Amino acid sequence: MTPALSCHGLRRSFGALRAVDDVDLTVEPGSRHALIGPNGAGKSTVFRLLSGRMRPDAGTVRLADRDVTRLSEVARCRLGMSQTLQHASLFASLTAAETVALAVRRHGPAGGGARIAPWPRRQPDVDARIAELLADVGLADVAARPVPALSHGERKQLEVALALACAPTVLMLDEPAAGMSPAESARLLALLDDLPRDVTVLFVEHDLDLVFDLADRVTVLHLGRVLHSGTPDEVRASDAVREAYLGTARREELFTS
Ligand SMILES: Nc1ncnc2c1ncn2[C@@H]1O[C@H](COP(=O)(O)OP(=O)(O)OP(=O)(O)O)[C@@H](O)[C@H]1O
Repeated sequence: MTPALSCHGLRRSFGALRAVDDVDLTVEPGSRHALIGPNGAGKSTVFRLLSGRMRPDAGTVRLADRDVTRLSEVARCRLGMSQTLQHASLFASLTAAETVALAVRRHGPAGGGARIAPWPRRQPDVDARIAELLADVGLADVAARPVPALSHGERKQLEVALALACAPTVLMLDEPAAGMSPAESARLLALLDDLPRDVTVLFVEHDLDLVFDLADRVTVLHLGRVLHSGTPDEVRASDAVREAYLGTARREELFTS
């Protein structure tokens, strides 16, 4: 089966530092694929290279069967790749619904940027799509609330709604649970778990409990290279992974679930 997203021989250096060193990654369609690794392992850099935010020094990125290595983030988004960022900026002057409205009008009610809806005329399909996205991410009840009045977790949910507005085939999330309370993190997990399987999810995450609850594939990066890629059980059982994270500490100190 053609992977939903893949890269081959990906490299990126910062001065003398090889932050990403010959990384191959295969993300199967419909999978919930986690990218993990100790601090400085190269996760965010791989994420940026895959999303088009940063150019690789070498290697290729493919979205389904298309080579997108030289395409911009916007072009990749039009082809079905969407992302939320660690530190997204939302408009403080808008409500949750108005924020989603901007994205829906940008991408069209069907997503993918095929139809740019005129602004500011109201369209029933646009309104329906806004309501659907807010409901999908669990924000229907706070649709009219200004962004600054949303909790940290609700803002993260709003970012997922924005990412879903372009009807992605691949949704990429950079540390979606960062700074969340356990309750917010559980809500996010349920939201991501409930996404239709025609949306493939690739996420970078430090919260290993969330990783092992959600992911069906896990790739571990260490010092810019792939240390291990496999099922959550394989990764849990790997001595190399444990040592990369904790030196010689015991496995049960790392994986609680
Ligand atoms: N723009 C940059 N300029 C210089 N060095 C960078 C840059 N971005 C990342 N690095 C370095 O590249 C290495 C990998 O960084 P990266 O942020 O990709 O790791 P990470 O696994 O996401 O780390 P963390 O879990 O701490 O966020 C680190 O040593 C980092 O300091």
